[in-house]
Order: sequence, then C-alpha cells, then structure tokens
Amino acid sequence: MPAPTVPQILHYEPAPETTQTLDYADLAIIDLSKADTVEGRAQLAVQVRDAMSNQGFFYIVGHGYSPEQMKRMFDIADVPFSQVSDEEKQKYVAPTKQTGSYQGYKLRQYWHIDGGVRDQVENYNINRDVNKRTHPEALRPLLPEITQFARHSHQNVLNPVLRLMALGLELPEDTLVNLHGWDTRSETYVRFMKYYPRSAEDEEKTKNVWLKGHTDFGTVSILYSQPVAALQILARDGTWKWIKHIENAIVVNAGDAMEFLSGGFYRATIHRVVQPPPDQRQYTRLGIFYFCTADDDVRLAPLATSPLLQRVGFRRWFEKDEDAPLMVEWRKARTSAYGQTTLAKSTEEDRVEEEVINGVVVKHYN
Ligand SMILES: O=C(O)CCC(=O)C(=O)O
Ligand SMILES: [Fe+2]
Repeated sequence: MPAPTVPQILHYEPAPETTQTLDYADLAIIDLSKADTVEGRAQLAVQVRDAMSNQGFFYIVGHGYSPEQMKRMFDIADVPFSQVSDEEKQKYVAPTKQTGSYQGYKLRQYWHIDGGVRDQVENYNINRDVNKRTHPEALRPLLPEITQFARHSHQNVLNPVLRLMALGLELPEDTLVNLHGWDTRSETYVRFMKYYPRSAEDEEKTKNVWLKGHTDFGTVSILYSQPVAALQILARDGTWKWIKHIENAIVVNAGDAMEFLSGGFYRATIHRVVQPPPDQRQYTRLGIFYFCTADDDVRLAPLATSPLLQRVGFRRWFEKDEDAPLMVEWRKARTSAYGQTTLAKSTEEDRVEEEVINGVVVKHYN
C-alpha cells in the first residue's frame, strides 16, 4: 500500500530566533517521556508541584511529537489566516459576546487593549470535536490532522500533566483526569493565533503591550513553543520575565479554574504579550495552543480531600462549595467579558484594573 498522503499546503516560515539577550524566566523542564513508570511519575510530580506553586509556568519536552510533526502543525495553523478570504472569515466569526462561546474566528480589533487602541491578533478556535461547527473550506481537508493533534494534546500532554498535578496534591492520580473527559461537554479546544506587527502610534499608546496581563480562565493552558519572543510572566518580585523559545517544547501554565480546584495551591500566573525585540518586529507571530477547561458540570470548589491541602491549608473563594461557579458558568462569563467590558481602576494597586465576575474580582495588569 502506498504511504498515506496529506494535503499539500503552503509552508509558514517563522521568524529566526532573536539574537538579543532578554531577561528570561528560569523555568523547570519536565521530561514527559519519564512519566511511563510509577517512580518516574513520583519524581516528576515533585518538580511539577514546585513549578506550579512557585512560577506557575514550566516547559514540557519528551511529549512524543517530532519536530517535523510540529512544523506541519504550524503550516496548518496558518491556513485559517492566510488561505481564507476576509469575506469567508466573516461567516465563521465566533458568537462570543452573545453566547460566551469562543469557537470560530476572533478577528483583529475585537479587543480593547488600552488608550483606544484595539488588538492586531487573529484567532481561530476549534473544539476538540471538530464536527461541532463547520469550518472554512481551506481547513476542511485538514480536519483529520487537527483531530489527531487535539487527541495528542489531550492524551499525551494534558492527561499526563493532570496526573502529575493530582499526585502533587497527594490525590488518586486520575482525580483531575476524570474531570477532563475527551467525550464530555467542555470547551477544551485547539487555538491557532496570529499576531501582526502594529503601527508605531499603537505601540506608543499602549506602551508596547499587545495583550494585557491576565490569568487564563481554564484549568491548564498548553502552548506550543514558537520563536518570536513576546510572552512574559509576572514574577513574584513584581518584574516581567520573558519566556524563552525551546525548539519543540511546550509551555504549560494553570488558569483560574485550577487555582480554584487546588484552593490556591496551583497558581494562575499573570502573563502578557508585548512587542517582540527589534530583530523580530517585522515578522508575524503564529501560535498554537490547547486551552483546557474542566468538564462544564464541574463545580470549581477546592479538592478538600487532598492530604497536602489539609496539611498546608488552602483558600476558599466561596464559603459554601455549592456557591462556587460551575466550570461552564465561569468560562462563559469570562469569555464574553474579555476585552469588551469597561474595567475599573483598582483601589489598592496602581497598575491594576478590575472587573467582578461571578462574585470574584478578576484583575488585568498593565
Ligand atoms: O500568545 C501568547 O504567547 C499567549 C497568549 C495568551 O496568553 C492567551 O491567549 O491567553
Ligand atoms: Fe493567556
């Protein structure tokens, strides 16, 4: 039998790596190829626990996708942006504000960044069940590969990370995996994201911030590393540190839902996107993500049976567990508000703006 062929598409050539020395965050590198044995998982669980309760970000290597497979995925990721006409894009815009669902395009200029400036980033979001919606024509022949990639992200990256995080809380290792089904209802999805260079005027008005400091609202965010430096995390000492590109690695961080479930133990670290260093400024920045939420019906109350949390103590955002929001409520409220609401200046912190969602104060950082 001849080898199965994949559809031919244009190659996306990413920017070369920056030659500039940046103030990088020093993050742990977790080798998932060691997660196959009980002892390996026990070791990695300690590393993940330290990383998640300190920086809140870490790298993954050894996830089982080759550099060639990742290159092909980046070529696929560019298709919804470069191979679909503006007119066709309009037909697939996500009904975000009306429904709180994020599936489809977010076109440029939808979010308000600062000082009247709107964003220059296009997203195309695809639920892991690619048949939930229809897609632009150019993407249709690529859906089998996108499904395969979503499955890989779920089974070979998300689930192993969730097992390590459960072990870190001294819970049965499938505790968090059981809240993140593949066939269940949730908005765990693949995102392709393309940032375009901005005008000097927009850069000035926003002080070079492309996406304001924020926490992600789901449980785990999986970000396939790409060469354009722009992502920064807010370190404990209050300074912004750059995330360094590692070829074929993945950057992982926790979101609000994980912070709620872990009673504040696994931190939803604030991060932002800024203008790249001068030698990368004329390039577009193409990203691939797997954004994960718990199943829609999961109540975001602390996993209080964790022996670790019982020892070290934990935070409750809601006095009674039944008052904590369901995952579906939290994600819809955060998604429809993002970049659309008028934020109030924080009364306590100068560079912070706030909004209240489901009774919880959500902060945005400048
Ligand atoms: O583009 C990036 O590197 C990060 C984007 C991000 O933080 C987000 O979309 O939530
Ligand atoms: Fe984010």
